[in-house]
Amino acid sequence: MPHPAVREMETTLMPNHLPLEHIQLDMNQEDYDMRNEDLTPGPGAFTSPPSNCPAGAVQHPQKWSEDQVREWWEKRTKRRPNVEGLSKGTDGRNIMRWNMNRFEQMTKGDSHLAMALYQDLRNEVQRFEHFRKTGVVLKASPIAVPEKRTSKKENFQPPVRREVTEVKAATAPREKRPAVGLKKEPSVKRAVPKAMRRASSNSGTKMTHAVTTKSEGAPERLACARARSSSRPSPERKCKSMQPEPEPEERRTMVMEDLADAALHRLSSPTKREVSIHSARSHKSEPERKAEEVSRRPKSARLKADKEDEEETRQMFDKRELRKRHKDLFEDYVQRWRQRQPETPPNEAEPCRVRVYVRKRPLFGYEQEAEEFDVATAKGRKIVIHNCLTKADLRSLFISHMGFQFAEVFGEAASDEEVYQSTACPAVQHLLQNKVATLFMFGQTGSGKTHTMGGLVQRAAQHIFQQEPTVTLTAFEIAGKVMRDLLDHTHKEKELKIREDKGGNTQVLGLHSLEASSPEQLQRFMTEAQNGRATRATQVNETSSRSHAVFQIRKADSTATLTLVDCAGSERREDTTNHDARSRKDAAEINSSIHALKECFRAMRSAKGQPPYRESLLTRVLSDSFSSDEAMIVAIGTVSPAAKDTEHSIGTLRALQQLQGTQMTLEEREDVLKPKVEVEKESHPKTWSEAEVRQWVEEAAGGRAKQFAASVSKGTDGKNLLRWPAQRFVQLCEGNEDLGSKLYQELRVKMR
Ligand SMILES: Nc1ncnc2c1ncn2[C@@H]1O[C@H](COP(=O)(O)OP(=O)(O)OP(=O)(O)O)[C@@H](O)[C@H]1O
Repeated sequence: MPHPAVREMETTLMPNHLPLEHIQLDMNQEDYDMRNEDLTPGPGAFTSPPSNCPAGAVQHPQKWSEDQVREWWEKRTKRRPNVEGLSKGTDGRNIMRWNMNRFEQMTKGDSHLAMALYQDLRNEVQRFEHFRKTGVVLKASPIAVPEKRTSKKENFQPPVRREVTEVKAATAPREKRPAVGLKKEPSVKRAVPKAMRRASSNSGTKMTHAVTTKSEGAPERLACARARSSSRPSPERKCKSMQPEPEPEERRTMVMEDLADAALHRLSSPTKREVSIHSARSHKSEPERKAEEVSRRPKSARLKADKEDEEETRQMFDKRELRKRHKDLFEDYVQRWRQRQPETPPNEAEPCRVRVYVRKRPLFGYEQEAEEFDVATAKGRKIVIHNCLTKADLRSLFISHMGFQFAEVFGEAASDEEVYQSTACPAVQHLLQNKVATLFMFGQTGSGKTHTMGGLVQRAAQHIFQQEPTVTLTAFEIAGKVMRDLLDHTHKEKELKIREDKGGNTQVLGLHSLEASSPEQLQRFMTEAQNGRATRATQVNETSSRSHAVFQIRKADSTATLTLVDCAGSERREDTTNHDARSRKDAAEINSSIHALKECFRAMRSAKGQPPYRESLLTRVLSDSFSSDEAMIVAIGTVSPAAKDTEHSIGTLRALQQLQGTQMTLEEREDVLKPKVEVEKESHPKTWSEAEVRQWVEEAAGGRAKQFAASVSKGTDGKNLLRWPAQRFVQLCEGNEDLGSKLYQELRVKMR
């Protein structure tokens, strides 16, 4: 058991760590002592640095070298078989930018350990900050990992932060702890959103925010916090749930995660002034320094510090989580927006070479169970995505309604037949007129590309054989830089080569072709080919297609071809966090070929210059579709209506818009107002009448003073009562000091 002073100090300065009886040390005592020996020479929990202790004895983790990071990592993860070693070049700057996902990845999904490592690193920062501000070297705390439990959902317990807060309220010194980015440091405050914007736009990663919150430390608030903590089971909210949920009024926020180096550095590095103060201080004794520090504060701040007990907490949020959190409110606003829209018949789409359609899939039952809601409104030729967001303060909500217009938009209720009649049917007619037609399926993984393609193929086959007795089918897939035949079952792994002839036409060499003489046969061949595609489970779809599939249906004795392209599901980087390097490489290649496709479409529309089809394998094999003036191109984008997929859906619709060369038709921002919670206002004791004073005495101290209510002298109202010293209450309670001082204290609490 550590010395009580250690406990007190650690609880005060490392608020996010667990009570010691709840933890399982990851270091043995020897390691632990060794780690601290240079910092804590004596047996005491904390001490001033020895005279020979260099100023940099406690280093900010951001300044750690690669070796120091590795040493920290190895010590912290010793005897953890799942944990990966650090990759070369990971220094303090890198590791400080890791978010929780990265830690989880390195610990192979052990979220408890990941959280503990993440937090431990932050504790190191606080340790450094404390050293910088006070010159006192704190003992490094051992890593705190909650014991693993059998069922995450049932048994998960967030770190017991409320208990920490409680100890702090009783024992913490009143000195203000350094408040990162709060009022005192306006420059830092300004730097944060800017840095956050830069970081998130550079990385394209999900927005993960660390929020610094401030809350009053009054005892009744602490009681509320304890009550909240006991009633909140939230196993899925990982990092967020590790912290207490602050009352909205108490929250002051700043975005800390995803900061650029400069901003992180600014947040944690001493300014020149601080350095000079620190060096002056280091020659003074502890009491001298404290007295000087107090005297330097303005009077108002000193008074405030006496009244307030401040606490800072950090919470992790991400966009998807925040959407779920305010689901009811957002859903209500989206519903109202839909009702406000006038019923106007859709105008006809102008005929053009590239026709772009969108299909919205239904929201699945499992998504509804996971608190997802529908954020896509499809009507006529328009689709609107309701992007539900939170402002930078993470309290105010708003919805950005983003509208896009296409040749036609199919809602969740649209049948495969309706989709076929508008999209694939004109392409099949084009083929039957001896021309080239290409149909692309675009969209996020799991949004329904393969599902829609299935329905179209079935109907297209019936349609073609109404006029043609036989057709030939070739099918291949493009996975990264490799092409494979989907119909050659004997040489499945054989890589196909492509050749460009003198006329610039691209040919796939050695491609197997099958002749089909009935719709059923054609469909069977296509199903077999489809089944041979490379698939891999992604976070979104269990059997996500990881390749672009190209099916070419050729009329006998003709070059007329109908090409169907089922593009691999596009994935954003955050969906690939749980994947291995191979999966991430796949995703990068898929996205780059989709980008090349977009560029070709853009070039076709601008009518100047050659489409840059050489940029990817997919565009090279489809060069006929881009070069022929008579070729028809149909693109169908599929979108998921789930709120969690908002960014994907917007991305798909933006890409489709680029294909047809149009702009967004609507961008409307609507503030979402939270319903005001009626707080019953208690009257201040100074306004109490005599009767109210007596009533209070009856009820105070849990009713223990009830019998003395009648002894309150006549004419005693609230104003008089407030002037009573503690001794007067003892007197009222007939000498019962305990009860008297309890009444005195309770009255003070009421005054606040
Ligand atoms: N319009 C729809 N109606 C009913 N179910 C649908 C619809 N669209 C998709 N689904 C279902 O959603 C699931 C995922 O669809 P699908 O496999 O077609 O996605 P995908 O976009 O092809 O994914 P990937 O690119 O990863 O292969 C399937 O179970 C499919 O049946």
